[in-house]
Amino acid sequence: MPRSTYTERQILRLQSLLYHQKKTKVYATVFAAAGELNGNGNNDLQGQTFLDNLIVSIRAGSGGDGCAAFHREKFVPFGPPSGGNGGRGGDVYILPTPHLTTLSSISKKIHGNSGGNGKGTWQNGKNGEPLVIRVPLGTIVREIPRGDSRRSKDEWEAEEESLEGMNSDDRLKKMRDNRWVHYPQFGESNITRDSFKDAEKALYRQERERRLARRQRELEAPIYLDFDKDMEWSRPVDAPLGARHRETLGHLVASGGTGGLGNPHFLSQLNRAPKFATRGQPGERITLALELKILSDVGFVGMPNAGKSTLLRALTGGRAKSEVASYAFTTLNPVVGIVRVAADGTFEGGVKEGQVAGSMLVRSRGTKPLSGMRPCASTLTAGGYHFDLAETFRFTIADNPGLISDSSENVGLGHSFLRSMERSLALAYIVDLSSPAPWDELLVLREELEKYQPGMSRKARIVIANKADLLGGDGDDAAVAEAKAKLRRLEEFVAEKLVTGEGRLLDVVPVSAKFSQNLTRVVGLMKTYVQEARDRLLVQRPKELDVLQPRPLLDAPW
Ligand SMILES: Nc1nc2c(ncn2[C@@H]2O[C@H](COP(=O)(O)OP(=O)(O)OP(=O)(O)O)[C@@H](O)[C@H]2O)c(=O)[nH]1
Ligand SMILES: [Mg+2]
Repeated sequence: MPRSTYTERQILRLQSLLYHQKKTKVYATVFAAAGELNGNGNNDLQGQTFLDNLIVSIRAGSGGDGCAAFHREKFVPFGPPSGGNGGRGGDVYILPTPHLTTLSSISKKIHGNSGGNGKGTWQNGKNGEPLVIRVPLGTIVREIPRGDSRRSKDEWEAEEESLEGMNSDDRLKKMRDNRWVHYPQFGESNITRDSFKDAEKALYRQERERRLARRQRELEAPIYLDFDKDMEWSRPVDAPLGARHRETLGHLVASGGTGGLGNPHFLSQLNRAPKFATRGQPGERITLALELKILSDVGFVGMPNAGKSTLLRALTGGRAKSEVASYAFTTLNPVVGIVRVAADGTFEGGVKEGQVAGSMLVRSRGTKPLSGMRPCASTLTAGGYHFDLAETFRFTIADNPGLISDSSENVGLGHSFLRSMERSLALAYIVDLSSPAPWDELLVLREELEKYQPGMSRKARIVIANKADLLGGDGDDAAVAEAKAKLRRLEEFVAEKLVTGEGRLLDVVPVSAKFSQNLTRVVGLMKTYVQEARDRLLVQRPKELDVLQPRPLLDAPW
């Protein structure tokens, strides 16, 4: 559909929708869709839209500072050192959750909770609470390696940056300030004492070891998590009776800094009254790339209004809540639904012949479905059993927003959802058979897929000719013949112009999503595509299916 064909009403609807979202940037997208801007629709909808790529800088909580204090009591003039240790900084975890579908709720900078400072009378600081970053299931988490410009500085590099341009005395002073707490007015004298110098040396040595260990860890086991499944968790078997049931925090990605040591720690034969304590260590800083792969088995590819969402609803028995309306761009983000298939080929939500209001409507309006269409049989509660017992196979379908000419160049709703299509095992074209030239739609769709990623259109296996109920007029022979001729023309066009990756012809199936006509056939075909694609995946990349296996960084696993 060329851009100029959007009606004023459709554009108004988009504009009012976006006005309510108060996202000015989005207007660029709207006007691009309306043909008023060219090409550069900005699709950063700031939390409103589907976000599938994000770089997050994470800083775990810093440890609390140790305290330099002495016990004071009546008649005890020189009490022992009594400064408490600082609390540990809060760790940062990452946890997959099925309740999220986009990365847009995750902030780009995440700071863990700091530990509390130690206090006098041996009071240790409180540990920082752990922080859990929730990401949608299907997220891949990768650590950005050193040398990559997107990576933010680690704790040592950040310190070095803050010291830039200082002379060596100032540097030393600042570094000491970052590491030590002195008893009031003893700062100057402390640094001249041997016990302090020894402690300082030991501290730097530990720091070097930590830094080395970190580098080694980054090289040998960079963080790579592939959240395909919800995390399983169970209570330890030895948990005491009545212990609280704690949910899993997920995967530790950045450890909080250790708390500083109070001055009692530095008590020795030579120094009976240590007047210094250490500060808490900064929390680990890492940069992660989050990538959301909507890994659906079948991805819908179609122009706006072709009936993709209606079809998804029909195939999932209405469980997939994809919005349906008669204007373009109803679906703004990909929606994934599950199709459950029984051994006899029926699927959950399929409707029994004569039961659905739609098929009666078809008749009452006098329009007849094309010959070759069969109503689906319902197995939802057929014979008194629930579908759970009947299900033998299931697959997922992603209903994507409408693709228009130049979507691959970020026009319209852009190409963020083209990534979802890219990650589907098989693609299904949905065209509106009642439109004057459905074959033209197919060409645009194929071209957009190819422009986005050459070779991608070869994943398409089926052309679903929707809205077939609108053809055939009042059931008179001439109208039915005309409808059949149109379908034949579409089939010929597909046979001539489109092939799958294996050089096979695409299936062409007329359906009516609205009235659930001929959907069992569609489900049967999709099941075969999915089985084939899954088998291929198992043969080619058995490791790809491993969950949570740390693997070396790859540029793109797809
Ligand atoms: N008569 C008839 N109308 C249909 C059929 N399928 C969908 N429609 C209608 O077509 C319109 C668009 O349907 P949607 O499912 O929202 O279309 P879509 O492809 O998801 O559209 P976008 O989300 O905007 O890309 C709605 O008014 C549906 O009721 C069908 O099989 N027959
Ligand atoms: Mg839709």
